[in-house]
Amino acid sequence: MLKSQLRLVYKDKRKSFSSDFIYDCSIKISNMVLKLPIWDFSFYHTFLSINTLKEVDSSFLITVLQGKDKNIIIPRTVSSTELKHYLLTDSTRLRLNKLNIPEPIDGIEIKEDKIDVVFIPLLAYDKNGNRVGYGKGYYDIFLAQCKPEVVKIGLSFFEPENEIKDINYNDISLDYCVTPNNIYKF
Ligand SMILES: Nc1nc2c(c(=O)[nH]1)N(C=O)[C@@H](CNc1ccc(C(=O)N[C@@H](CCC(=O)O)C(=O)O)cc1)CN2
Ligand SMILES: Nc1ncnc2c1ncn2[C@@H]1O[C@H](COP(=O)(O)OP(=O)(O)OP(=O)(O)O)[C@@H](O)[C@H]1O
Repeated sequence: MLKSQLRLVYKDKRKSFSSDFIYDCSIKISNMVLKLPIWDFSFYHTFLSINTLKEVDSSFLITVLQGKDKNIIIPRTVSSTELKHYLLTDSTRLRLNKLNIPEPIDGIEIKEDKIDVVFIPLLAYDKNGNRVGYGKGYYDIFLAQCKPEVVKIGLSFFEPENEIKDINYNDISLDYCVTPNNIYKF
C-alpha cells in the first residue's frame, strides 16, 4: 500500500482502541523491549506519547529505562521540521504542545550524535523495516542527524504490512520493531 493509504487505515484502526487495551499492550511492549540486545548503551531516546491519537504509551518504557539507570532523552519540536533533544530528569517540566505532544519546557540539550538507541513512534511499518509516520518528516530528519550505528526501534500495536510502496531516499528504516507479542529484526 501507499503511505497515504496506510495513514488513513492505521489512524482508523487505533480509533477503536480502549484505554485498557492501550495500557495492556504498552506494558507488554515494554516487557518485550527488555529482550532486545541493546542494554550496554548509555543514551536512550524516546518519544512522549500523544494520548489523543492513541499511540503506544511510552511511560512504561521510561520506567524500564529509569530502572536500568539509563540516560533518557526526549524531543521537543522547535519548528515545522526540527526536533531538539533534552535529558529527562526529576526536575523536567513537561507541557502539551499544539499537537498534544508532552514536551520539556527547558533543560539540558543533548546533541543527536550522543544518542545510542531511539524508540520511534509510527503509524505502520513493513516487513523490510520501512515506516510511516504522520507525514511531517520529523523522524527522518532527526535520524539522519544521528550517528550511523544508532539503533532504531519502532513500537507498534500491529504486525507489519507486506510492503510500503512509495519509500524514498529520505526514509530511514528501522532495525527492530516491537509489538505486544513479537520482536521483528530487519
Ligand atoms: N509522540 C510523538 N511525538 C512525535 C511524533 C510522533 O509521531 N509521536 N512525531 C513524528 O514525526 C513528531 C511530531 N509529528 C506529528 C505530526 C502530526 C501530528 C498530528 O497531530 N497530526 C494530525 C493532524 C494535525 C493537523 O495538522 O491538524 C493527524 O495526523 O491526524 C502529530 C505529530 C515529533 N514528535
Ligand atoms: N532528511 C530529510 N531532509 C529534508 N526533508 C526531509 C527529510 N526526510 C524527510 N523529509 C521530508 O519530510 C516529509 C515527510 O516525509 P515522510 O512522508 O517520509 O514522513 P513520515 O516518515 O511519515 O513522518 P514522520 O517522520 O513525521 O513520522 C517529506 O516531504 C520529505 O521530503
